[in-house]
Order: sequence, then C-alpha cells, then structure tokens
Amino acid sequence: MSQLIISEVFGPTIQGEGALVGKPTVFVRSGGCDYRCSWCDTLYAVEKKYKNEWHTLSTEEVWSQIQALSPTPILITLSGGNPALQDFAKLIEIGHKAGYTFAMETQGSLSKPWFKQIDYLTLSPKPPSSGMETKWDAFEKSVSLAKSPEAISIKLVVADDIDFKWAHEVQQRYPQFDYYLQPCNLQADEVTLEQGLQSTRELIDQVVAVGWHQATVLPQLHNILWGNQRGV
Ligand SMILES: C[S@@+](CC[C@H](N)C(=O)[O-])C[C@H]1O[C@@H](n2cnc3c(N)ncnc32)[C@H](O)[C@@H]1O
Ligand SMILES: Nc1nc2[nH]cc(C(=O)O)c2c(=O)[nH]1
Ligand code: SF4
Ligand SMILES: [Mg+2]
Repeated sequence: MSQLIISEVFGPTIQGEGALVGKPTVFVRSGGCDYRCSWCDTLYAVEKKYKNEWHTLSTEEVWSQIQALSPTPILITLSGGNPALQDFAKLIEIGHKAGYTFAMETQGSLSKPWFKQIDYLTLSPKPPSSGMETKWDAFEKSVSLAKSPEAISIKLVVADDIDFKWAHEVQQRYPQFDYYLQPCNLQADEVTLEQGLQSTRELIDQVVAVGWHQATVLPQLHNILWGNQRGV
C-alpha cells in the first residue's frame, strides 16, 4: 500500500470552514506543501523544519487511526499542507467501502486522478496577500478532475481590499461555483474572538457594498470556539 506523509489525524470535531461548516468530521492532515502562504495557520504541516514531527504511514495505518477515532462512518476531511502531494486513492477506496465520505481542502496548484473519488472538493486558490501566485491552468485541471462540478466549492481567504477585489474577479471568471469567503486570521497564534468577529463583519460589509449576493461569508468557526488550537 502507498505510504503517506501525515502531520496529524484528529477528531471527530466539526468542519469549521466553508461549505460543510458544522459537519462532524475526522481530519487527516498531510505533511508538506508546495506553497508557503505568508499567513498560513498550519505551518507545522508546511515547513521542513517540522518534518521530524511528521509520520510516514501506510494507508492501512491511517485507516486504523481513523477507525479508532470514529468506528462509525463519518466525513473524513483531507487537509494539510497540500494533500494533493500524497496518494490518497487507496484510503478513499477503503473508506467508501466502509460507508465513510471524503472532503478535501487543497489550493488547486496540483491535481491527481484520485480527485474524482472525493465527494466534496474545496479548492482554495490563494489571494495576493498570501504572496503566492495562482496558476489558473493548474486550477482548471483540478476542476476538470473533480467528480462533478457540484462536488466543488471555492473557499477564498480575504485579508485586505486587494484580496477582496481579486476574490470578486475570480467569481466573475468562474461563476459556476459556490463561493465561501473567510477572513484571514492574521495573528495565527492568538486570534482574539473580537478580531475574528470584526474581520467577518468587515467582509460582510464589502460583499454587500458590491452586491455580491451569491457569496457566503463565514468566520473560521473552530477558531471562534477554541482559538487557533491544534487537534480541533
Ligand atoms: C491550512 S490550508 C490546508 C489545505 C490547502 N493547503 C489549502 O490551502 O487549501 C486549509 C485552509 O485554511 C485556510 N487558511 C490558512 N491560513 C489561514 C489564515 N491565517 N486565516 C484564514 N484561513 C486560513 C487556507 O486558505 C485553506 O482554505
Ligand atoms: N475544525 C477545523 N476545521 C477546519 N477546516 C479546515 C481546517 C484545516 O486546517 O484545514 C480545519 C481545522 O483544522 N479544524
Ligand atoms: S497552501 Fe495551504 S497549507 Fe500550504 S502554505 Fe498555503 S494555507 Fe498553508
Ligand atoms: Mg486550519
């Protein structure tokens, strides 16, 4: 079976972001990323200096950990780092046979044939404030490999006005998808509740001001509930 580089497996908790917010889920977080966003809130799954904390596990071992956390079928969310660097095909096959469903969070920079096995694919291309540049041909390849257009949702982080303008342009370029906007948590280690709420209110004001009425604006619910802690 394929080997997977895993930062952590945790849950059940709730999905705190995007289209499936509030849904009970187990997270499988892979180690390693082809990006390095300026405000990434999971650097321990990105930067090489944390490599010694990651585990090389067989698909079977990851599956055992999931089953220990949730013996009954649940939504499994693959995140990272960039989970598209790994080969999750076998894990998804085993999980589906046992009645589990799969969501994945990825930035859309890399795609794999096994994307078509994912039930809920969240693509999260990165805005200018991240310091990353989106290659739209790679994003479109990820789109084309999804199970169906309906399986895709787009989650965009907005840190400032330039990001907001960019996000609105992305929506106008790809109007066929549902868009979830989330404020950037700039103080990744100690976001205060009030900052999280204020940035969400500001994002709502921006959406309303431009008449982007199809957008969904959500704070990171897990951050509001627990702060920027690991394992929730
Ligand atoms: C940590 S990433 C891992 C998956 C994948 N690399 C990606 O970026 O989509 C999961 C989600 O968290 C978002 N995110 C990361 N840092 C954030 C921050 N400081 N504030 C708000 N959202 C953040 C990302 O944009 C992405 O949608
Ligand atoms: N509860 C919870 N929801 C999340 N949604 C996306 C997460 C991530 O870090 O990928 C995340 C996470 O780490 N925890
Ligand atoms: S792409 Fe995702 S995991 Fe990678 S650095 Fe950016 S936010 Fe972090
Ligand atoms: Mg996170």
